[in-house]
Amino acid sequence: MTVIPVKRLDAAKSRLRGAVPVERHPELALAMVCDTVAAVLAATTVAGLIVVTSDPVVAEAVRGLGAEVAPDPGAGLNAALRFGADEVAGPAAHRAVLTGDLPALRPEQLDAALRAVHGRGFVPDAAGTGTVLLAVPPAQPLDPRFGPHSAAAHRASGATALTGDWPGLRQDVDTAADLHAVLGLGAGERTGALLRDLGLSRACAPAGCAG
Ligand SMILES: Nc1nc2c(ncn2[C@@H]2O[C@H](COP(=O)(O)OP(=O)(O)OP(=O)(O)O)[C@@H](O)[C@H]2O)c(=O)[nH]1
Ligand SMILES: C=C(OP(=O)(O)O)C(=O)O
Repeated sequence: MTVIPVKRLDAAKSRLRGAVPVERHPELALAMVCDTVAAVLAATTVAGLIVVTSDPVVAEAVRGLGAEVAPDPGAGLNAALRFGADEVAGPAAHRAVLTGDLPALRPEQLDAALRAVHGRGFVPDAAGTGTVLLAVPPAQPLDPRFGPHSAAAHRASGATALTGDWPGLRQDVDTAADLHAVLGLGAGERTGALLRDLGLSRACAPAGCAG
């Protein structure tokens, strides 16, 4: 079972503000979530996806893609992840949590990463300091340490870093520079369409974008 936490759209991706016109910012945050969700649900190793969110627009969109929705406990990112993984999915399952800002994610890269996990493992982000995925086997608590310097925190908590060649998985989007990197990798369908609509993405023709 997989879990993705998603903040309310009106507060989402604050470091990315200014990359697109202010009135399109929530649309960009939602497009990135939907591309991440669609890629996760297309992965053959994924049995299901729980999105933990209190945002009704996010909830409706991800239900439409086939995800389940669980309410955000309202105590921050790691509490949302513990709730989704340890209580909603439950400790009997293999669980993997991912951030919701991976618009260049390819299902086959997620499959490869999930097959490479043995025990409690994590995938550092492209910068090497953050975390894009944390997975645990049955009966083990998730014990998430997301936030600033989470790669070091996950390593210190005993999780194994997975370092495969999965550029779409590793490329989270926190800043305008990250968005540019996503265009180089091939943005997902919804993020690619929005950026083309804004004239930001002539490099990403429909056929070149991940579906
Ligand atoms: N459910 C839930 N998800 C969260 C919360 N905080 C962050 N997230 C999600 O966790 C993932 C990684 O978060 P960040 O990269 O820090 O994203 P963000 O908080 O929207 O970005 P900034 O405002 O720039 O810090 C994204 O999918 C966020 O939507 C929270 O309190 N609850
Ligand atoms: C929450 C995290 O994401 P970011 O650093 O992208 O905010 C993290 O990497 O743990």
